[in-house]
Amino acid sequence: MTDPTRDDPADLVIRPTPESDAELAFEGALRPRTLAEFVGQSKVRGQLQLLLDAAAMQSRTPDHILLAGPPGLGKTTLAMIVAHESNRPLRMSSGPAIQHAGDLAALLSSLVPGEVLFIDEIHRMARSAEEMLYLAMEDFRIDIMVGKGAGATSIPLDLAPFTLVGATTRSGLLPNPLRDRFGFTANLEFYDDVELEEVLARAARLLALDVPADARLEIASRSRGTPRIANRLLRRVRDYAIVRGGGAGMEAVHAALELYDVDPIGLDRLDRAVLEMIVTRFDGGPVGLNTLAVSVGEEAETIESVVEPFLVRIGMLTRTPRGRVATRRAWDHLGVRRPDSGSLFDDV
Ligand SMILES: Nc1ncnc2c1ncn2[C@@H]1O[C@H](COP(=O)(O)OP(=O)(O)OP(=O)(O)O)[C@@H](O)[C@H]1O
Ligand SMILES: [Mg+2]
Repeated sequence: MTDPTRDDPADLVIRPTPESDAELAFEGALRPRTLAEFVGQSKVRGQLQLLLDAAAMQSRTPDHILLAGPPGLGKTTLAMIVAHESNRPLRMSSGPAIQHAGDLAALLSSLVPGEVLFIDEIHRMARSAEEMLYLAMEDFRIDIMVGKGAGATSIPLDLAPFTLVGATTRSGLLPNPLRDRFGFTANLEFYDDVELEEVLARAARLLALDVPADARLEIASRSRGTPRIANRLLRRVRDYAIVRGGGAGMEAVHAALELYDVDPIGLDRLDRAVLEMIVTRFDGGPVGLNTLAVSVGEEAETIESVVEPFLVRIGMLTRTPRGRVATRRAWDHLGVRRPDSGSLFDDV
């Protein structure tokens, strides 16, 4: 049996990101392995625990699980924990790697009984594969089409029972029939500062780095509610402490975060670019997503799934049917005066 906790199985498809191998290895090293080690999301943890316990008591494979939420909140980590906690092997794939029904058929037919199949970015799977997945999830069976035209026949193929864990940053893009076939959907929320401080305390301990509580809290409050960002900022603070000496205290935190353009409330360069564009070029909005994306030189999908959820959550941006609007808080944060004569935006 394969080790369910392995971090880089051969078929793990990692989406291209600007992160280096070292960053990915660092991320892997800090991943909690058990539900008890997983910080925050107490509701989701309780729900998952019950689902796994019930399956274990009945000696059956756990129901399919959908993990939804912005990047870096712990979806991949939870998928690994599900396999680890239920002592099952884990197979990792991703939507972009499944571009034909045949890709999925090959994957499904090679699963061993009880295996956990993780499909990251499941909203990016090919439509033909999605349809095959419906039957596979429901009946552990697929129909394989052989031949073309009038002579085409479908051959049913029984599969080993498995648990599908899907992850998505865009649950709205999943077709309803697919969404409905998951026994449980976990919507991951942004973390509060106290939870992120705990994530950082754990990471600092694993890195044997002495970071005082006030410095941890400062990093936490500038991490956009996201454990991945908290860990990454900690790494920059550690770099700073190593190079400059003087420890990883408040001073190192301030200096390192300033160097990397993390502003006092944790907004990064792209967050600020989006807000500045709406405020200065579009008079506060409303502006359509695509226009906004082109103006800041980013993909619309990145703006929508990476930038906006946090700006909405902290009340700096609203999404209206006519487009995105910067709120009063955003103007204030950027230090730009709003035109006050009969302003259209007074009530946002
Ligand atoms: N609840 C948590 N407690 C402790 N660490 C966490 C938690 N959630 C995430 N992390 C840390 O944050 C990092 C990113 O988490 P993960 O890769 O699971 O995010 P993700 O939701 O899969 O992101 P993406 O959508 O980009 O794939 C992990 O390396 C892990 O160390
Ligand atoms: Mg992930």
